[in-house]
This record gives sequence, structure tokens and C-alpha cells, in this order.
Amino acid sequence: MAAREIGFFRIIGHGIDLDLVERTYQYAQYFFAQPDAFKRRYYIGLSTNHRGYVPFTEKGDYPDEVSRSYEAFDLGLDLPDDDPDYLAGNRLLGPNVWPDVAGFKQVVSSYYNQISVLGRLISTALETHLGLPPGTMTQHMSKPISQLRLLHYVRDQEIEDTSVNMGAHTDYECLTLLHTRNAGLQVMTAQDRWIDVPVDHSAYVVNIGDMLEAWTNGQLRSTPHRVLNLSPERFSMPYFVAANHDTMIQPFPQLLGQEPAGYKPFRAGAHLERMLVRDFPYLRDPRRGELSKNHPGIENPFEQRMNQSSK
Ligand SMILES: O=C(O)CCC(=O)C(=O)O
Ligand SMILES: [Fe+2]
Repeated sequence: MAAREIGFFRIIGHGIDLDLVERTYQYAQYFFAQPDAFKRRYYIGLSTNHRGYVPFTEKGDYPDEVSRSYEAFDLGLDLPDDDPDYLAGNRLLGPNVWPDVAGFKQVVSSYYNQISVLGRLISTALETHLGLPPGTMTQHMSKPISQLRLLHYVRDQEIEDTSVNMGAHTDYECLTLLHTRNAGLQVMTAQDRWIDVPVDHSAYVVNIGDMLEAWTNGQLRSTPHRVLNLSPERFSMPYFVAANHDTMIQPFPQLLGQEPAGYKPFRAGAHLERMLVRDFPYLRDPRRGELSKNHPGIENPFEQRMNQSSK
């Protein structure tokens, strides 16, 4: 099965309304076309729970990102502003930031709702595939730190189309459900070769992330991928299916058999927060306290394979 060998597969017949996908892109496109001053009113660094606009300048720590040029809009489970975790200062849970664009919230949140249902469905299917009792994974997804990203890549002029825009990484969560409009995504094969992922508007690209690799004791692999500047402009929408903030991720005992656990237990939220410090300079601000102390040289243990091989 593709999830085991390569960690990426595509699904069709997923039940997501393709019109809604199109309308979500239209709102993303409209928002990104606004002046910088407008977009910066929703700057992610103004939020305490990692929501909002990510400008081109918010560049993470990736040596291979020689031609990085993308902006994003990040959102998650839209909790009320009296949510106890939010009030307690949780860095990933709380209300979304919504731009003052008529219809944006309605369309994007209805996309979030549909895609999160699909995320649950695929998680349930994977439980069956792995021979796990129903709910083994999904019971840990009652208040997940799952995020939706609206992404807009722009290739700088005079740049080669083989240059790297989004640097090689694994995704930090359980699964990613990606819809993309344009070419550019590449995936690392088991033989450490980069291959292009074809674009198909009716399909979702699904990949395994770090949390699921650990849960399955490496049976499913969190696969490195990157985005090249193949298109002058590119839109995509990854949805990251995660566990709850405080879920302790460690190999499921049913999957261990005779093998020892190859992964040390870690909290879902702690892993994500640590990796976000690598990706978001705003989180390295000393005023953010403990979080900022993680920097520099943050490495993701799930990316070892990538670091060992040449590009
Ligand atoms: O834009 C894409 O196709 C992939 C994006 C991605 O890998 C990510 O945001 O983690
Ligand atoms: Fe990714």
C-alpha cells in the first residue's frame, strides 16, 4: 500500500464539494490580492494562538529555500473566545482570525468543516487498515490542533523553475489532505529521489505526518516533500489532521509485536510548537517566553532520512 512504501497517496470519490473547493480558492486569491497593509491587519504574529496572515517575509529556517516566495493564511478549529484552553494561554487553540472580506468566513469555514470530516474518515479507514480497534486514533481527535493553510506561491522573476520555494520537510501531524491547483510539489521516494506529484483537481493528495509515523512505530512513513517554482503563481490548500494538544504520541501497543518502540513518547502540541518555532520567526521573539528559547538549530527527528541523503 502506498502509505507504507512512499507515505503519499491520492484519493478520489472523497465527497468534498469541488465547487466549494473552487470558491475557497477564489476567496484565498481575493484576500492575497489585497494591499500588504490590509493583509497585515491579520498578521499571525498579532494572534496568541497562531492564526492569521503569514507574509512573504515570515521566512523559516530552511537552508534549501533559496527562492522562497510564498504567503499563507492559517486557521484551525474555530473555538469561542471563552474557551478554557485559549484563556489559559494555549498557543494553538482558540478562535480564528477572520479578514474583513464579505463571505470569506462563511466559505472558508464550511471548507474547514468538510475537510475535517474527511480527515476523520481517512483516519478511521487507516485504523481498519492497521487492524486497530475503531477509535484508536480518532478518540484523540476530539479537540484537535488541526490546521488549514491557504497558500499562495509567487515565483520571483528571473528565477529558475527548478529552484526550491518551500524547503524540504515532513509534516508534523498525523495526515495531510492537500488540494492543489498547480504543479510544483515533489515527494521523496524510498530511494531518496525527488518525484513530481501530478495535479488533478478532482483528487486529494494525502500524506502521512510525524505523529502517525510514531503511532504506527514506523509502519507508515512521514515523507519528505518540497515545492519547486514550477508555476509562476501557485495556489494550494493543505489541511493537517492532528491529534489533541495534550495527546501523548507513542507507538500503539497493538503495532509493536516483538519489535521495540522506535519512538520516544512526545506530546502532539509540544512537537508542533517546537517545529513552528523553526518555521515562524515571530515565535522566536523573546517576549514569547519559553517557546523562543528553542531556537536556533531546531531539528525534526522525523526528517533524518532527508538530512542523510543528497538533494
Ligand atoms: O503547497 C503544497 O503543495 C505543499 C505545502 C506543504 O507541504 C505544507 O504546507 O506543508
Ligand atoms: Fe508539507
